[in-house]
Amino acid sequence: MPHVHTAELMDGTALARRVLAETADRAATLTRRTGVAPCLATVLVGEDPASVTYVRMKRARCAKVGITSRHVPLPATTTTAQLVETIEGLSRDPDVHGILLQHPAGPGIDERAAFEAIAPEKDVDGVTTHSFAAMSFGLPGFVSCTPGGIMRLLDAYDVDLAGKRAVVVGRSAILGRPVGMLLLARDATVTYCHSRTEDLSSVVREADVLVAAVGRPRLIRGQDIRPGAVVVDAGYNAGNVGDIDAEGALGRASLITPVPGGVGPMTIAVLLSQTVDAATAQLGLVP
Ligand SMILES: Nc1nc2c(c(=O)[nH]1)N[C@@H](CN(C=O)c1ccc(C(=O)N[C@@H](CCC(=O)O)C(=O)O)cc1)CN2
Repeated sequence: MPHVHTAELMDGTALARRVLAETADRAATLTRRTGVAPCLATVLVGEDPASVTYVRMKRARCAKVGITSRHVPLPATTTTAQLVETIEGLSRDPDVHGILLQHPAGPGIDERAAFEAIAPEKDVDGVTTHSFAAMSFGLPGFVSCTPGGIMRLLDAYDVDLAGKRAVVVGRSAILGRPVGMLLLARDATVTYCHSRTEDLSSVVREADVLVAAVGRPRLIRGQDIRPGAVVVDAGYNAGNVGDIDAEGALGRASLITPVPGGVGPMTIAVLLSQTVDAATAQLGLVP
């Protein structure tokens, strides 16, 4: 019988469970030593159903690990100026240690201006240019949560990145761009693909490490995966379908993140872990 190769799955659910358990321990120690629990402010503009679900998931997990969450729901009619003012207020509030502005913030909002209103020491979602610069230079700081989760998954599965060809499909501010920078900081040779890329398939076929971060269901065909490649599917699409044709990719990749259960759970685990880091620093304790 011919041997049918099947990629090993990178189990984000299991790794996230471990990160969250360690986060809960650190939150408990901090609360015992200072009398203050870490606090994450969640800012949600409008009522986009997916965003409502993600924020609910984040707050539920906060409660599980001993992080207080302060929810700030804003109407869809909120202006950029009002949103910036709200975030500046949270940045000044000593009771808030981390700030999350759920993306997308909605049509008509200058999301970059809103992200920049987050104080760098509270940027636990890793969305400010301050954090981006740290990620780009491999300096300590907060990482964007999905990119940070991807790097932790690659490390957990001992993926050697130095000298490898990494192809990132997508260039969004919170996902594609920063993950490319984190891969570059680890000495991968990084190529970004985007909507203007010509002959996407041929670039994808070069990838030793492929990160799909576009948000278009099954954009990447299995036949374009290089045999033995490490494949990270970071696409969030309705119905829990990734950006990669998983069935086709399974027969070619060496390692692959499933959807669901891959990158998604790590996003929230990194957010909460960084919230405890931020609280620890702001409460004057050494991590
Ligand atoms: N400010 C931010 N906005 C957004 C981010 C972000 O990191 N910061 N990421 C995405 C969405 N997102 C969190 O906000 C997110 C998406 C998916 C998951 C997840 O755990 N998915 C599960 C499946 C969930 C289900 O069963 O419905 C999985 O993949 O296993 C977590 C977080 C956009 N906005």
